[in-house]
Amino acid sequence: MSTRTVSLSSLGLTGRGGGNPDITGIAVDSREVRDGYLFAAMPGSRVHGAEFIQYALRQGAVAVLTDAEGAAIAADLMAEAGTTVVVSDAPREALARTAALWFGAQPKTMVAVTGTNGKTSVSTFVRQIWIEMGMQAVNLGTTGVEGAWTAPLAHTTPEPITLHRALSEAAANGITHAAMEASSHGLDQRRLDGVTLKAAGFTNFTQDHLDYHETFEAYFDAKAGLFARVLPEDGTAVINIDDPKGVEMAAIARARGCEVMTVGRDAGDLHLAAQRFDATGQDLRFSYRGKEYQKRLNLIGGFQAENVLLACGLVIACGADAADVFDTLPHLTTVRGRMQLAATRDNGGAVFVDYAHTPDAIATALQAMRPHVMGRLVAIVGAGGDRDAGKRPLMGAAAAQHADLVIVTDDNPRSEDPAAIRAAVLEGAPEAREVGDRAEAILRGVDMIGPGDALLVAGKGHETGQTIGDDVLPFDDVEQASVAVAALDGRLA
Ligand SMILES: CC(=O)N[C@H]1[C@@H](OP(=O)(O)OP(=O)(O)OC[C@H]2O[C@@H](n3ccc(=O)[nH]c3=O)[C@H](O)[C@@H]2O)O[C@H](CO)[C@@H](O)[C@@H]1O[C@H](C)C(=O)N[C@@H](C)C(=O)N[C@H](CCC(=O)O)C(=O)O
Ligand SMILES: Nc1ncnc2c1ncn2[C@@H]1O[C@H](COP(=O)(O)OP(=O)(O)OP(=O)(O)O)[C@@H](O)[C@H]1O
Ligand SMILES: N[C@H](CCC[C@H](N)C(=O)O)C(=O)O
Ligand SMILES: [Mg+2]
Repeated sequence: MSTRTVSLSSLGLTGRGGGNPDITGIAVDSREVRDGYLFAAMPGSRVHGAEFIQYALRQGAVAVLTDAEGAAIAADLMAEAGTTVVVSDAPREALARTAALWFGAQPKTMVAVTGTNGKTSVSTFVRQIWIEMGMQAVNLGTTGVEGAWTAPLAHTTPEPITLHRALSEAAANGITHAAMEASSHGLDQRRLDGVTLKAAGFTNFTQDHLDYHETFEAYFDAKAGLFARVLPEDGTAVINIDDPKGVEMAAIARARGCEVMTVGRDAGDLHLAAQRFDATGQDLRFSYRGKEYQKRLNLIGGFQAENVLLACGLVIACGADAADVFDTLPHLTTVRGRMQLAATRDNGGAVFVDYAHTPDAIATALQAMRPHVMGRLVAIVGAGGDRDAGKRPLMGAAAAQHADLVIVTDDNPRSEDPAAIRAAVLEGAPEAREVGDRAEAILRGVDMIGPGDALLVAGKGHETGQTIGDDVLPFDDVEQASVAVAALDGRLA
């Protein structure tokens, strides 16, 4: 716990009426406020944080950062306590900038990646490339902080206080390079507006999170914020232009004077010309600004080449020599839970675990497996509770279209009725089998695969729990796949 004290004004904040108290910390949740803290009372999706100002004051808050609505909610309380009130019409942005100033250091070279799918993969590859090139690097996102320094994270893009605490601790531990994920929630809530970026990447844009954003336009606008606002004008946008939305993102970045590097199969500064697949990976032929390269990639799935080239683009945009960057490709390894070979049956049938949890990701993952698989493709899919309900039948349909056999099972039903979620997925995959219990579904799926076949267990990737109601039961797809293979092949002791 920091014992540092800093005046409110040195955090770039001006109190109403000129108050300038010394601040000993910042918190966005009243329960985390301590003596001398600045409490950031943010407008919430359920309740206004200002409703908790009385608790924050009781905990010792001396200043409150909020919007006009928040200031009105607790005006009397704050006047009575002599609290310094900072009113902002962009309170989340103000919080992000305050957190950046409070925590100070961040790794010198930072990039962020947005897009519906591929953020974790690209930021992990960026980190792997940097480490191969001798840098002290981390990636931050869905899988926590990973690389030369590690820490758990509860969110893909954590709120600013958690984010800047992690960045300053990483910097203090010698980390000079960081690649982070910019989730649409994170961008919408300005969580990364205090981060200084050298480059920003865009993977693709398809359906997810409509429960939160409501419309595709709002979802797009949230993602576009990375290029319209967060990336500085002297930064570089690295964009997948095979996606029509990438073309729009590039235009947004260019209009602000940012440099744009395009990546694509049809065209692009970094142009993927050809891929040849085999059982353990692929050989790539690509060009960068007119020069041709051929490299081995020990990764399954055509889309991983797109992710890897986007990662290369980001590293080059930060100043690395292109040829040195491309030399690292044969050393890149599977991202945990992304097209990960989890187990192989004695008969040769392979079990892959992948984090595909959107219609597009399921289609992409299954299509990506085809060239590596001689026989049948079996898919296990399920959709999460308390998340975008519209994607459920589409996830079922994507599985039905691209796999030979489909099993529909549970994937974090959370507060919802698991059978109702499965029914929605089954609307898109009427021929599929329904096996609610995920361990049993995996056992049945593994039982179905013979020589040359493959099973894709989609949806949970690196996750280690199954959330049912408020309980998180230990569950790991990779582990369950191994157990199922061992049981069916008689390898259990
Ligand atoms: C929907 C959403 O994004 N919610 C975020 C939002 O909370 P909220 O607006 O719903 O908060 P609220 O419950 O209405 O409360 C309002 C305010 O009161 C405060 N409060 C609340 C209770 C209390 O006792 N005291 C107190 O001070 C809260 O801290 C909050 O600031 O602001 C909070 C503080 O900044 C975030 O922690 C919270 O993230 C929640 C935990 C969350 O689960 N977010 C998920 C959906 C998310 O962000 N996911 C993306 C991943 C997306 C992907 O899959 O790509 C992510 O980046 O992780
Ligand atoms: N470039 C891509 N195009 C389409 N699908 C992809 C791509 N990259 C990854 N995927 C699919 O999306 C899944 C999730 O990948 P990844 O975790 O990298 O995405 P993400 O954007 O970080 O997801 P989240 O929103 O959960 O943070 C993968 O398991 C794979 O099935
Ligand atoms: N970041 C995503 C992960 C979904 C993973 C899937 N297993 C699920 O629970 O739906 C989300 O929270 O929507
Ligand atoms: Mg992610």
